[in-house]
Amino acid sequence: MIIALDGPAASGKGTIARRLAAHFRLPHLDTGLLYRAVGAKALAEHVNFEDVAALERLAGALDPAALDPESLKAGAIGEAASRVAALPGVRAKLLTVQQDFAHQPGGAVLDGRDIGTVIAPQAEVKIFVTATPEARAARRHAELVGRGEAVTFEQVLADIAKRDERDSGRASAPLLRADDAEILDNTHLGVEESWQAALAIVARRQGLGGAR
Ligand SMILES: Nc1ncnc2c1ncn2[C@@H]1O[C@H](COP(=O)(O)OP(=O)(O)O)[C@@H](O)[C@H]1O
Ligand SMILES: Nc1ccn([C@@H]2O[C@H](COP(=O)(O)OP(=O)(O)O)[C@@H](O)[C@H]2O)c(=O)n1
Repeated sequence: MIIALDGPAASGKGTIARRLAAHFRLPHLDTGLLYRAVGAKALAEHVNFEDVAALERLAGALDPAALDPESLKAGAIGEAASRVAALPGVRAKLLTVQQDFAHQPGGAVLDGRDIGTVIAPQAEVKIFVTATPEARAARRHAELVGRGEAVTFEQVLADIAKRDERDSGRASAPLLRADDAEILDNTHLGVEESWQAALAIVARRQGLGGAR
């Protein structure tokens, strides 16, 4: 069974993905980490974000087995990730590793922006996780403050709005709900309720004979 979760920043898709993976004993890939790793490398090596060829080289040289989620979750890296993710050449370099992960025997859980539309259009379960920008900003703000970052709610909200616009507006694999994805709007749901709602969607899809 392939479970595809897509949605905007801080909607809680990663939280659900991790729990679904543990519940169904499936491997999980947070695909945002791949773009974050390219963005982080570009920042660290002072690569000009207009230098498309250099960014594509960084994406091509990425070792997906050597990602450090803890450091990659820093606020500034999300913005850099979204910039490099708009480049078709960067996306192309990261395509195979994601498709191979999705199609491993037994299935997988992947979360990102284009899993249900581009990486695994044939996924048996597709969930589009979303919430209002304010709810998402509150979550991300709490997360970043918890990491020790000095950032205001307004800054996080502005960053999320900018990223939403860039991720949805780009020509290459934009953030889009697949036609056959179920929407999970968890604006008014806590982590536990959001998880239960996701589980109910999977059960429904399995009942429809979609999940193997
Ligand atoms: N339904 C929810 N209600 C409140 N906080 C949530 C909810 N889902 C996730 N969170 C918290 O919001 C933050 C972002 O969640 P995460 O799963 O990383 O989002 P995404 O993967 O979509 O960026 C985390 O700190 C997480 O614990
Ligand atoms: N499948 C994916 C995953 C992430 N991304 C990009 O990578 C950025 C960081 O993704 P992420 O999932 O780690 O971000 P958050 O939702 O956790 O804030 C996003 O803003 C997207 O621009 C993408 O384009 N395609």
